[in-house]
Amino acid sequence: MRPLRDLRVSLTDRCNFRCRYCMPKEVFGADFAFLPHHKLLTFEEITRLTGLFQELGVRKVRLTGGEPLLRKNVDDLVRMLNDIGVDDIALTTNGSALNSDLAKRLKTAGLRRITISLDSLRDEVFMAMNDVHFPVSKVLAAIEAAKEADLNPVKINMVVKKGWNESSILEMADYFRGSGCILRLIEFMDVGSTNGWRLADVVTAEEMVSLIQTHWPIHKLPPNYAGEVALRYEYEDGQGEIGVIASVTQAFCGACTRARLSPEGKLYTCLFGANGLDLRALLRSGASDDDIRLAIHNAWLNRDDRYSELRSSLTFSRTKVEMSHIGG
Ligand SMILES: Nc1nc2c(ncn2[C@@H]2O[C@H](COP(=O)(O)OP(=O)(O)OP(=O)(O)O)[C@@H](O)[C@H]2O)c(=O)[nH]1
Ligand SMILES: C[S@@+](CC[C@H](N)C(=O)[O-])C[C@H]1O[C@@H](n2cnc3c(N)ncnc32)[C@H](O)[C@@H]1O
Ligand code: SF4
Ligand code: SF4
Repeated sequence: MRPLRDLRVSLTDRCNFRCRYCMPKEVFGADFAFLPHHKLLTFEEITRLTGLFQELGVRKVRLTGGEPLLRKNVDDLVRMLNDIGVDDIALTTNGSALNSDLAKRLKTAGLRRITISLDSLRDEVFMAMNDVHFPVSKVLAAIEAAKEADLNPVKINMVVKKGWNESSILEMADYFRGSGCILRLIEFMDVGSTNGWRLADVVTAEEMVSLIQTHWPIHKLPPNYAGEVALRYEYEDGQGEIGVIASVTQAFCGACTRARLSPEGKLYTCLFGANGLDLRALLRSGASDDDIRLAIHNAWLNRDDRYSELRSSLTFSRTKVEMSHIGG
């Protein structure tokens, strides 16, 4: 059995962006039925569940979404998780709501690390991808705010989709080299069932690494921990680190230690799952800690997920939970 180490908590299924590869407008339009507030886990419920996950081995919690910073007072949740002794609290955000004040509050509350998504330094490319005309400059300001609040090293997630932003890879690498930030180039994935994924739209990690190599020599670094998602590389001229996430072409299911909690409290044991175990029903029916811990333990024990390893023309057309619902 792969150990349970990493819990990803999606705080909301809502987002103010409509990234083409995640929440296409045609599907997530004005009439899309997002979860009503009373169905979301409260911060107290998330904290209670996290405590039980910790007892089962979890050491790292990543807050994600949708856009997690659309939830009010996320720093309160970070503080509550810190108070129950979570070693490593991280957050993934599109940066749109992250200003200096919030970055400092999150840091003071106990946030250790932050990942900010940015797909290009060119407004025309980035705006076409986020599909809500959100400008690059505001995300760059959020990155600076995170650095100033000492949420370092800030990681930058760039999803690369063929025909959209592969021409931005070198500019992004150049901008973030030597900045203290770690850029991660992500292969476009077939998450959910609505993003129109095609293998032909994937720029492979191998292609991205070769492109970087032709401009700045890099060599591989060992993983920071067993089962790390990103493959790490270091610039040979001392300008820091860059990573690639090759979930399509070099699946890493064999070392997958990640459980995911949806905003309404369902436990998914894979990013590509179709159904989750309803922990909110247990919580709200008065189940004891022992009962809930056992339910989580059993779900993990029975897990045989290895979606990325099995990916094929048959699997990618299956119905799966949306990335904006379960979190990245
Ligand atoms: N297929 C697959 N992709 C994943 C998984 N976990 C993360 N990813 C992808 O990798 C991206 C980066 O993950 P992040 O959430 O930034 O975090 P991370 O690399 O796990 O973070 P740290 O190593 O803790 O810094 C996600 O947005 C997903 O696109 C996984 O379990 N399976
Ligand atoms: C679902 S988002 C949630 C957090 C936040 N809204 C953000 O964008 O950072 C988490 C990560 O998933 C990545 N992502 C979304 N759709 C993806 C896809 N189809 N393939 C690969 N990564 C994807 C995003 O780029 C982001 O870095
Ligand atoms: S990737 Fe993040 S910012 Fe973009 S639509 Fe999905 S949840 Fe929103
Ligand atoms: S595809 Fe599923 S099992 Fe494989 S690494 Fe991702 S979350 Fe883990």
